[in-house]
Amino acid sequence: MDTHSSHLTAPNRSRSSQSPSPSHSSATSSIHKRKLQPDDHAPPFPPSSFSADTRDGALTSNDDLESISARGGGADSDSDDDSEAAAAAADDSDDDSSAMRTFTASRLENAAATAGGSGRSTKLKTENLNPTTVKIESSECGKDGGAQGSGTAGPTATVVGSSVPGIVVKEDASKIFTENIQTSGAYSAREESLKREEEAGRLKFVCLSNDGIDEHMVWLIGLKNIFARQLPNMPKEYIVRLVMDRSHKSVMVIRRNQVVGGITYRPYASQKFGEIAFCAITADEQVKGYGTRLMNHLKQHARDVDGLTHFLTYADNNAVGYFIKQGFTKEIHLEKDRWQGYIKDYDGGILMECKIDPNLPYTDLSTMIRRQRQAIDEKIRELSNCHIVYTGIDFQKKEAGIPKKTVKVEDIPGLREAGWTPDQWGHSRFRASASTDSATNQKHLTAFMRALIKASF
Ligand SMILES: CC(=O)SCCNC(=O)CCNC(=O)[C@H](O)C(C)(C)COP(=O)(O)OP(=O)(O)OC[C@H]1O[C@@H](n2cnc3c(N)ncnc32)[C@H](O)[C@@H]1OP(=O)(O)O
Repeated sequence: MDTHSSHLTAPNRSRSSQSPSPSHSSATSSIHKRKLQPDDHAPPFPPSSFSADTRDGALTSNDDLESISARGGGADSDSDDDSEAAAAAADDSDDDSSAMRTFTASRLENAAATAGGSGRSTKLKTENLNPTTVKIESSECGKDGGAQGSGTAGPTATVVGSSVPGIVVKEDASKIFTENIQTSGAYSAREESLKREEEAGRLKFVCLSNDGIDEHMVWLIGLKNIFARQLPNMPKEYIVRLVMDRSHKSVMVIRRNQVVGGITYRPYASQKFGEIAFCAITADEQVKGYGTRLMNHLKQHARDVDGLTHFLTYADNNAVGYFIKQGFTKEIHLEKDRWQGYIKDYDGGILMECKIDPNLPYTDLSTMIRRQRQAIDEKIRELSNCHIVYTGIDFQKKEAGIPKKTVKVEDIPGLREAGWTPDQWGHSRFRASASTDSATNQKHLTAFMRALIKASF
């Protein structure tokens, strides 16, 4: 169980600087936000080492991050957050005794039965004293991180999907997202537009972890800041630790060299599942399809590179709708022994699962959908001529409302071609009633419509 000990601890600190989601305002309501679960259990390591671990880890991370931010030229408008996080971590030392590191019950039991509290404490402390160089993290990455290259070398960044690097000066977002909505449906339209942006090099999706490369570190800090704003009930120290933890990976959306959002997850290669720790898109770019495309890139990468078959996450109550649209379910089908004791519990969240399809072209779903539409359309054309559009009927009326000329039903263009014949049951019945007075006519019409409704059920 030692391999899972890099879930790091942070004090449960609420934060007031919260950016509301433009169209899902409730998504940022703190009432429904998931929080690190208060630990009712005894901590798995002594409070003293726990305190040192929390403070040192946060400070180390933030010290590193600040210097990186400075070198990186302030790619992130939220760079204040880093120093704030570091200061907060120091200020929060009083809270350390109440800091929460939550494990599932079975995880606690397993830990006690195998490694014992002190073993975990030592390991956690070691990891956090120097999270960027501890070997055990790398070897763990080799074990659980799947195809990460060698265990000791830092994980390398992967450009996910097909994208060409490049910088765009100006773009018309509304055009991108709406131009082909008529022909392909909203989902496909957004996916296709974003795919085109990727192909043009204006947008890219990368998957990387803490590898010490300046540009990657700047992006990770940008992502950390987005998480801190969008997940206000998550302690910032906890966010920075997981984002910077080398057993976690982050798939990010990068536009004009700026992070738009991302997903941080931990692949458990031996268990073939991944745990999504954080997922967020920056406030003014939400509900434009980035979240969906991000998830599609994540699934493709997790399947093809990490060898995963499932994802699990504790979704915020308010984000459940988003996760459902990404194929997550509240029913957990994954066998418990594959995940129990591995993932972290959160308050106010719902455990959700997503099975990764072994064959779906996740980053090119829109092409697949377009081809399927095309195939169905061709089949319909084979079986019917409903695609033929006839010229309209001349219904010019005189002043009294009487048509200039009576149009016989059988003369309506296309009706016979569609298979209609005058002796058809519905037509004959209605014609029979049409010759009587208006009250009877109405009665017959009502009866006819009732019969129609009945027949359609
Ligand atoms: C494990 C966790 O981290 S849980 C916390 C999740 N993160 C948050 O709640 C932070 C705030 N929210 C966000 O950052 C973003 O809104 C995300 C990540 C939830 C979604 O990203 P977006 O780019 O907005 O998603 P995208 O535009 O692809 O929308 C996909 C669909 O989900 C819907 N959707 C997006 N957010 C939500 C939500 N919070 N609740 C319900 N539905 C949502 C969209 O309306 C869209 O529906 P449609 O396809 O029928 O039009």
